[in-house]
Amino acid sequence: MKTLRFTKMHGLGNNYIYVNMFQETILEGDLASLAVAVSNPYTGIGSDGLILICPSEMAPVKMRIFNNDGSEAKNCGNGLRSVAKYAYENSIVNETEFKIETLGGLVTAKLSLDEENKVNSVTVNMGNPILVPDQIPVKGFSHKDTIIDESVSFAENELKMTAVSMGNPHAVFFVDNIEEAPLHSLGPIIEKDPMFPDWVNAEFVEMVSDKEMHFQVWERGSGITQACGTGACAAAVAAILNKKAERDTDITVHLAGGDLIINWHSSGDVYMTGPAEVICTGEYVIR
Ligand SMILES: N[C@@H](CCC[C@H](N)C(=O)O)C(=O)O
Repeated sequence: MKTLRFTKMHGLGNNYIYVNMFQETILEGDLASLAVAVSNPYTGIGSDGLILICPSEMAPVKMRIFNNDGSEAKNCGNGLRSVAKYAYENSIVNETEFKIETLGGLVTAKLSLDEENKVNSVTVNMGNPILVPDQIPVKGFSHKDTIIDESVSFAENELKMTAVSMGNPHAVFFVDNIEEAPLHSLGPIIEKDPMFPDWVNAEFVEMVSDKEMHFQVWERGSGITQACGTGACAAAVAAILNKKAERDTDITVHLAGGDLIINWHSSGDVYMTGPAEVICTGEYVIR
């Protein structure tokens, strides 16, 4: 019987099965089906996907993220905070500030420790948002530099969209009342609209003030989740682009699973601060 040691962790309820690839081996061709299998709440462990904590040639550690449909994404904000906590608490790194490689590039994580030397919060410099339509990517806007408050239609619903990539693509829609956001009805339709060649993460945002917002997400490849770190970064960037918030200012994003603090510095970098938690560890039986 072949088994795989895992740690289940979450960042504000956005939960993944983490596998330490410094110790475990999984064939590349098995990764997508393994992500689907471990994520299944009935026959697997139950999660939003699978995250691999891997050796890197450019940094002390590399993150690979697979959604629960088996698709691989280039970035995951909640995953980065969890990988940072895991790497420190399992002595993969000994520093409290270090780089993490992602398919979207290098990011820097800075840890806050409690009195027992456990990581209670992580700030990640997520780098510059990508705003160029062809690079997000979004079709039909090649003639523009950015997509800010543009009229779009999904299933005959007219919406105003701001599009941002944080290494992965996000479509942000501001609403007057988050309780009435069409997350269930339009989330899956927006995700796979032909306008988005790589599909998209869809976020609905209600501004509370210029420093606070409510947020709901339909994640590409995973559906509704409790939180999305890259989505919270994209939402804060979108709020600033729409002049609803300001740079160099902490913005509190209220997600279903709790709060993240996002700050888009005038240097261009977006900073995300929030917690990460271990749920359990175990051995998964591979069939
Ligand atoms: N939950 C994540 C994002 C995970 C990847 C995303 N679903 C995608 O396919 O781009 C986060 O915290 O950022």
